[in-house]
Amino acid sequence: MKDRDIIEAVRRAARQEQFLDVVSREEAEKRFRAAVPHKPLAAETVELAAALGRVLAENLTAPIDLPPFDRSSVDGFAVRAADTAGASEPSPVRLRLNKEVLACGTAPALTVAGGSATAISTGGVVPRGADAVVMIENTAFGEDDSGPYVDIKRPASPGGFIAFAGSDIARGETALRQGLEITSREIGVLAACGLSSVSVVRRPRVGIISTGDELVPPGGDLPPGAIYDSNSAITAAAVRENGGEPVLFGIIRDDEDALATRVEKAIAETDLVVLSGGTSKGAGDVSHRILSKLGKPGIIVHGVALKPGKPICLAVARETPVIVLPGFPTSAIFTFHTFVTPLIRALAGLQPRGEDVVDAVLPVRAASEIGRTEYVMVSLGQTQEGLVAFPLGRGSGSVTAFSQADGFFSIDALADAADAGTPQSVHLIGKGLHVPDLVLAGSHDIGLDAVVSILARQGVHVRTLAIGSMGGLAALKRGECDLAPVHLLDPKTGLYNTPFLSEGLSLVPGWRRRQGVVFRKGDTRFEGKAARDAIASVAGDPDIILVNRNAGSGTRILLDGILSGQRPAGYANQPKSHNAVAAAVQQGRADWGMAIENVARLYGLGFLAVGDEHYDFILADSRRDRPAVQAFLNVLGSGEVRAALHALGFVPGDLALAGE
Ligand SMILES: Nc1nc2c(c(=O)[nH]1)N[C@H]1C(S)=C(S)[C@@H](COP(=O)(O)OP(=O)(O)OC[C@H]3O[C@@H](n4cnc5c(N)ncnc54)[C@H](O)[C@@H]3O)O[C@H]1N2
Ligand code: MOO
Repeated sequence: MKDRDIIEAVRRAARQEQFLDVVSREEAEKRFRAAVPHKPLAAETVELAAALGRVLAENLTAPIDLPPFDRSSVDGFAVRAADTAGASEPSPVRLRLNKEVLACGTAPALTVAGGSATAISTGGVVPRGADAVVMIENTAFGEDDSGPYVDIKRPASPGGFIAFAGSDIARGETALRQGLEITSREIGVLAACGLSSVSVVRRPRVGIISTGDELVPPGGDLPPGAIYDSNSAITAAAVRENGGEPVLFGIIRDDEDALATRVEKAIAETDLVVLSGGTSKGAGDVSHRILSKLGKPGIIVHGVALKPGKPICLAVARETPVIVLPGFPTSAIFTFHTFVTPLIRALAGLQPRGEDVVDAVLPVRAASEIGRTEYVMVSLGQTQEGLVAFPLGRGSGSVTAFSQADGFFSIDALADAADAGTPQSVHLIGKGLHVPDLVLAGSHDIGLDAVVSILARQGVHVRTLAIGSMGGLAALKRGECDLAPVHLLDPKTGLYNTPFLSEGLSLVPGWRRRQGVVFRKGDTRFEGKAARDAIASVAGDPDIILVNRNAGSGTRILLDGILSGQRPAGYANQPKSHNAVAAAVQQGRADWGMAIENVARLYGLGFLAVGDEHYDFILADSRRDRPAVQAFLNVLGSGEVRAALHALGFVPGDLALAGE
């Protein structure tokens, strides 16, 4: 790029634009519903084999009786009930057998006259004259001079073992109601009624477009600064989940003309169009710009007082709704479910999605931005007093928040926080509430994934909450989890974890993780040196940039100890994980940092060992006897876990040794 172009790009990026006209969620829904009819699309006929998951367009009136005739429901003999009165094992009633056998599909020719019976199979047509069937087990067959007979050893009552015509569904009755989602059960009814095709609501075709110069489709290479397009995939799946048919129109660069052309094509080919990205204030945010040019009535709402989701844009181009979701994945899914799901379901003829709400206590304070209704994703846990809802604390940019959350609660637009200890109504996401058998809250580690996978195989449902060592310890003391995975270094004693134990808490040894200096391989300022020497030689150089760790983390305490008061360049950059440190060094945003060895290996970085960090578990003694806790302790001591930890470069602790 020429200097002139660069300056122009900077100018464009720095320009303030005011186009968001933020309204409440209720107002946005009202305007959108007024502009876009939320009603089922026209019907179409599909073959029975293609009807699964579709929605019935009309009530189904049974064209025939089911069963179509009076049918025997057992193998036995069709009789007149009155003939069998008083029959018993010691004195059976003898009936002469008619000369026919009513197998399934055989039309009866003979009448069952008084004193006679006809052999009949399950599913056979009950013959004229008969009013009951006697099970074969309650009879004895025989022959005498007059021919074959049957001795009836138990009296039959009228109607016994007969399914009368139309007793299942009567001709003319409504067998299935319009709007029903067709499952295997409904397919069974349709087939039993003899129908080979069915009238269903046409599936709304939903055009999906992702916008952004940085997007790469999954499967492609990821150049620096790029990210994979997750919104197209999430949106397509959510469209399907709600009865629509996704039509992917790919990724479009931040270019107004290219985007307008693609949106026009999508409008022509689909019932509604969902874009994501480029709806906010940035220079590259072009999605909303084209909407006003696509036809009337244009933009209905741009900006809703929601978090996540503020920059959502709802528009109608000629008759087609066009929705621009914010680019951030959590914002995109949230706004999709708020505004797009109800429309797709209505077009597909489905009922609005049912909402399950449970009460749970918020264990920690959750801050909120005044002016927007904030939705907080939570993970649920069980205490003796009831459910607790831990905020997941991931921003709108997170892709995992929505998949890991059990539900969400909302904080009013006028509040700046929801306080610790307050009850909240949690709206469940997904199907039902599954309270985990075991909750581990604290510091996360990939070794823990190995333990959890083995437990999962044993059918133990484990929830891990990455809330940091201190957060885990606090949650444990409040009775909100079973164990807290921690790596807390006490600066006074130089000991890990044990100094943090108190009454009612015990230490379960976990494993050791080698910590050290990470740097790009080949960097001679570090390569081949001892860690402490390397740190001493680079710490005062303003051109050699450190990526530090967050205060309170064990790694930070270790590094501060070595630095003894020095503040190298980059000291204020304090991400919260080993991975973030490794990524900053690998990508050249920093030159060195402290991380664990296996993370250094994962990122192809050089590593100078400093010491071993103890990653242990603090257990609430009151929970030790719970079966899931026992299962955890057993797995932790197993050879399989030891092998997995070794493979990851960790050294298992004492309990693991004792468990072998
Ligand atoms: N100065 C301001 N900046 C921002 C504001 C604001 O009010 N003032 N609003 C913020 C909010 S809130 C949101 S939400 C985001 C949404 O912005 P856009 O809709 O314009 O989205 P982009 O800028 O295009 O992207 C944001 C983010 O999401 C990533 N992204 C985009 N598309 C995808 C995709 N298909 N798959 C995965 N990830 C995607 C993109 O790379 C960005 O990281 O704006 C805030 N900014
Ligand atoms: O609306 Mo944005 O979604 O708050 O992050």
